[in-house]
Amino acid sequence: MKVDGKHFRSIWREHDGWSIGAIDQRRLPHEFVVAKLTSCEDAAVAIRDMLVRGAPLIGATAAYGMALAMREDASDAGLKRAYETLVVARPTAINLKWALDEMRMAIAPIDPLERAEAAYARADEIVEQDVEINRGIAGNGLKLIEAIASKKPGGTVNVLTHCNAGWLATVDWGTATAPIYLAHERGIKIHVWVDETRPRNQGASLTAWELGHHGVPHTVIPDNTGGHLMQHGMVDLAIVGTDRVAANGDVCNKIGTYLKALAAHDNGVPFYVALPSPTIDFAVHDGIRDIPIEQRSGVEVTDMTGRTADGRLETVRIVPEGSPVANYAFDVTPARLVTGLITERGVLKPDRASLAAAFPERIAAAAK
Ligand SMILES: CSC[C@@H](O)[C@@H](O)C(=O)COP(=O)(O)O
Repeated sequence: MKVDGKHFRSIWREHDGWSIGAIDQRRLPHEFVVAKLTSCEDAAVAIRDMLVRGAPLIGATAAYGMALAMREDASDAGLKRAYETLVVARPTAINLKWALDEMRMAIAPIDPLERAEAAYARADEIVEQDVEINRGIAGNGLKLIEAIASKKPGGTVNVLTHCNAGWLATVDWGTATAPIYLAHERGIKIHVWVDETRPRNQGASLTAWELGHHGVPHTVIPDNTGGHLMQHGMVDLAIVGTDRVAANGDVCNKIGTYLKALAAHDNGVPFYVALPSPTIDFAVHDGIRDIPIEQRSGVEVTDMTGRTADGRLETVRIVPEGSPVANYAFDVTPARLVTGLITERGVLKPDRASLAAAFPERIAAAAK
């Protein structure tokens, strides 16, 4: 999508043909900085330190991390080491393991001398596939937005979103934002309520930034505001992304998503989750019980970084010294609170039968 009118993706192969460029998301919205990844370790650190983040982009970065690893050591031991280094970089988004399994399947059977080239080729495919999938999500989600727009002629469709499930969280387009960008492109009047998304503020820092660069009207709100807006008819639908969807349709996403789903349910606001099929984990049958929830450093809760009036970036502490903090990065929304799953193969009911019918090849792969 666009940054200052110029098209960008969140990750790409550099002109040298082998190193990987990625937007350093830790620096946004204050600075636009491109980082260069030149080793498997660089890719693992980029994922762990959230230079890149968002489930599909974590998967894409891991795929390129594997390709970088094959330049360093393409032996069976090198392949195993790279897989094991990358797969533990973050625990919740299943796209990480999905991408690494895809990479391993593509390169393990072939001669080590040919593995680096094959790894780059498969990683490029994963990246292109992400963009295509998100285009599919855009088209399927657009129909929902059009249906609402047709019921309020001349009015604005108000969408609430949480965290950043935008193009920065994927390779391009985003998941939750894909239908929004397409609706905007088609001339539908659309406005996005952007949850700030404490503690790392992915909504305020990233979603607002990318919507702004793309000219989509939006308003950043403190995380606690959504319920009030829904009670007053100011939200037509919610669309969020996800880091992992269990086989039963339970949805894991950024902490606070569950509370928004509860508020939406109480107010009759449709609550949709947009996801690419690699985010479905058919091996997990009960999302609340079995999806691992990442706990991150308390510093993300105690400290905040921003730009001062005189232009400096400064970090300040907002919690009393000595107060313990907790930082659960994700929560799980039970399927019963989800109106529908917007996928590249249509809008599905959040249940086992619908997911299995839409993605039978993934069930077969999970059973292996
Ligand atoms: C298309 S991205 C979906 C999710 O990955 C996104 O909403 C989210 O929770 C990201 O969390 P993050 O901790 O920033 O990686």
